[in-house]
Formats: sequence, C-alpha cells, structure tokens
Amino acid sequence: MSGTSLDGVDGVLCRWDESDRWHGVVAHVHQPFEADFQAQLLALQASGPDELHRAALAGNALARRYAEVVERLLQQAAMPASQVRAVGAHGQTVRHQPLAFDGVGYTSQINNPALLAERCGIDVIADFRSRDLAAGGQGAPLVPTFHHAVFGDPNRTLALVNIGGISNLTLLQAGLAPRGWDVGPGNVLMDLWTIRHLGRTYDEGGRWAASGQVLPGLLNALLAEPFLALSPPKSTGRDLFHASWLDAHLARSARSAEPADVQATLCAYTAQSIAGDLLRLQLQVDELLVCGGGALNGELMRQLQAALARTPVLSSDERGLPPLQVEAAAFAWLAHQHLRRQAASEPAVTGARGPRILGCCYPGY
Ligand SMILES: Nc1ncnc2c1ncn2[C@@H]1O[C@H](COP(=O)(O)OP(=O)(O)OP(=O)(O)O)[C@@H](O)[C@H]1O
Ligand SMILES: CC(=O)N[C@H]1[C@@H]2OC[C@@H](O2)[C@@H](O)[C@@H]1O[C@H](C)C(=O)O
Repeated sequence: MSGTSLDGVDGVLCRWDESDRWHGVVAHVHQPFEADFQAQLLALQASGPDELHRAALAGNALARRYAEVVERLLQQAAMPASQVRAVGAHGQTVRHQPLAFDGVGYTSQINNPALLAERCGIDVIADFRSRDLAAGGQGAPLVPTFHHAVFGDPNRTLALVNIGGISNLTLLQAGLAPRGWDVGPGNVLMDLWTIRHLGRTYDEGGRWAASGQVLPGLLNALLAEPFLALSPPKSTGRDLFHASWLDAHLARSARSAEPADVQATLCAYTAQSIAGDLLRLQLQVDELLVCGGGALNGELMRQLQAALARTPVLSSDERGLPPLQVEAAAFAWLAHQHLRRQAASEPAVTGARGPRILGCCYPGY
C-alpha cells in the first residue's frame, strides 16, 4: 500500500487459517520513498507537460519498489514466494474524480501490476477501485468492509478513523452494514506545512503543532470547506486539499501568522473535522480506534480525545493491529476476497448500485 501521504510503501504479509479465517499480520515492512521520487509523485497530482509519459515511468518505478517490499517481507518471514497466494497492490492515487463530468468519473492509481507479477512470480491483484465506479459508486473508501471483518464486535458500537494523507471514518454497529466516508484532510496539510517551514517530512509526534496557538479565524474558515458539510457517500483527495487550497485560505485569513500557529491550527482542523462528523451522528460510540500515521501524532490524538470527551480514543494497536499496518492489511484482505470471488465493496459506503468483486488478477507465471 502506498497512500495519499506519499510517505512510502507499507507492506504486510498476512495469514489465513485452513478454514479461510483471517489470522493476522506476520511481517511488516515500511519503505520510505526517496525525496526525488516523492517529488515526481507529487508533481503527478496535477496536470503538467507529458504527464502520461511521466505517469507510466512512475508506475514502473513504483512497481519495482513494491517488488522490493515483497522480497523484504519474504526474507523477514523466511518464506518462499511459492507459499504466497497473491499480492494486493493498490498503486498510487494521482487523481480522484468520482462521478465527475459524465456520471461515472474516474479514479487513477498509477501502477504496473504486470511488472510486479513478473518480478515476484506471484499473482498480483490490482485496480481495486474502478469496478465500484463502474457500478455508480465513488470507488472509495474501501476499507470499511475490512474494518467490519476484523474489528467488528456484536456487542459494541465502534468507530475507526484512518488518518493517512486524507482521513476516512468507519462506523460499525451490531447487525448493520458498515458505514464510512472520507472526512477531509488527515496529515496532508500538516505535512506540506512542515516540509515548507522545517524541511522535515512530518511533524514528529505533533510537537511543533503543540508549540503553537490555534488561530480561530483560520480554523473556522477551514471548517467552512463545503466538502465537510456534504452527506455521504463522499470521498476526496489531493485533488481538493492541496497547497494552493491552503495558501488561498492563509492569504484571506492568516496573512502574517506564525508558522507554528498555522501548524497548531491545521492539527486542530484534522481533529475537529473528525470529531465533528462523529458528534453530528448523535450516536453512543463505545470507542474510536485510530489507525494510519496520524495515530503516532500525540498532539492530534490528544485533541481528538479532548473533542470527544465521552468516547475513548485509542490507537488500533490496542485492538491488535498497529496503525501503520491496517491499510496495507486491508488491501491483502481485499486481494483475498478477489481470489474467493467475494464481493468486497459496500454500497452503503461508496454509493454503488450493489456490492462487486474488486480488482483484477495478473498471474504470477
Ligand atoms: N511519528 C509520527 N508523528 C507524527 N506523524 C506521523 C508519525 N509517523 C507517521 N506520521 C504521519 O503519518 C503519515 C503517513 O500515514 P499513512 O502511512 O497512514 O498514510 P497513507 O497510507 O499514505 O495515506 P492514506 O490513508 O490517505 O492513503 C505521514 O505522512 C505523517 O504525516
Ligand atoms: C482514491 C483514494 O486513493 N482514496 C484513499 C485516500 O486515502 C484515504 C481516503 O482517501 C480513502 O478514500 C482512500 O483510501 C482508503 C484506503 C480506502 O479506500 O478505504
């Protein structure tokens, strides 16, 4: 999995037992992107000269990195490739325009699954989102069905939030289909501000954010973004939450603000948009599990807990799956669903006409 934060690849090796029951993660590798490759992927998020050529080459380069991650996982687990049933490979989202323009829209994940299959000699399942779009859905978020399968509890109402580049929420209520939608920015704005002012890829632990003062005018302007008020189904990406979007807000509402105060405000924005969605539901949620890199941002976790006083906010680690493994495990699970010819999309989440088998198989030999 390589997600919208553009931080790198998370790979997991997952096991199912003889009865095809999910058994969990047995190995995890995180391989960061080199700065120049990250810059190439960032440049592909908007149109530019000869972008088809650049996207094709970036897809090849990404598949080579995925293959390295697979090799490292096999080494870690001392397992031959022949024992692995399939690799689920999401690709790198460079555009997400569901339902736009012609009623179907598109979502574009650059990748080269054929090259990955050639390199690994393992079946590769890729292109997980397009079938849901073809069925009238948004193609995202897809993880709620995985959250339901792995974290669902018949006795409790749970919420999960994945705070990657973008944040997406899942709601699990006993006896009901999972619900879920994209909330808004996760780390994407905080990351770009940290790179710009500190030259670092992210704000470790949220310590820089914690050193600043929240700017109420800016925060309210950011919270007024119309996407936040939309009803589900809804999904978004860097197509909306990009540097120019932030700069336009700063020019209007915080022209000469201290950088640390802007960071504090961006952290509060992520926390309040998530908490706001949960509070508007007026539902007694027993706990909120946080996954994705945002779970490692102590200041963000503190603000989430403060905003949701009555709901315990926990890292997914406390329920058996470390936050940086959850999304990658979800795509292993989706690949497994594909192999079993089981539908894995949830129409209540994506808005599609019905559940569909997701992905496409590139045989490993
Ligand atoms: N120790 C840390 N302190 C603060 N933030 C962190 C830490 N570790 C990771 N992060 C944040 O988490 C991000 C990566 O999260 P993750 O890998 O879940 O994102 P992603 O999978 O790319 O995104 P998405 O879920 O949107 O597809 C980093 O860019 C950074 O902002
Ligand atoms: C189009 C796309 O890549 N969307 C991602 C992104 O990152 C988070 C959020 O926006 C979510 O909609 C989705 O990822 C997760 C894994 C999903 O599909 O559930």
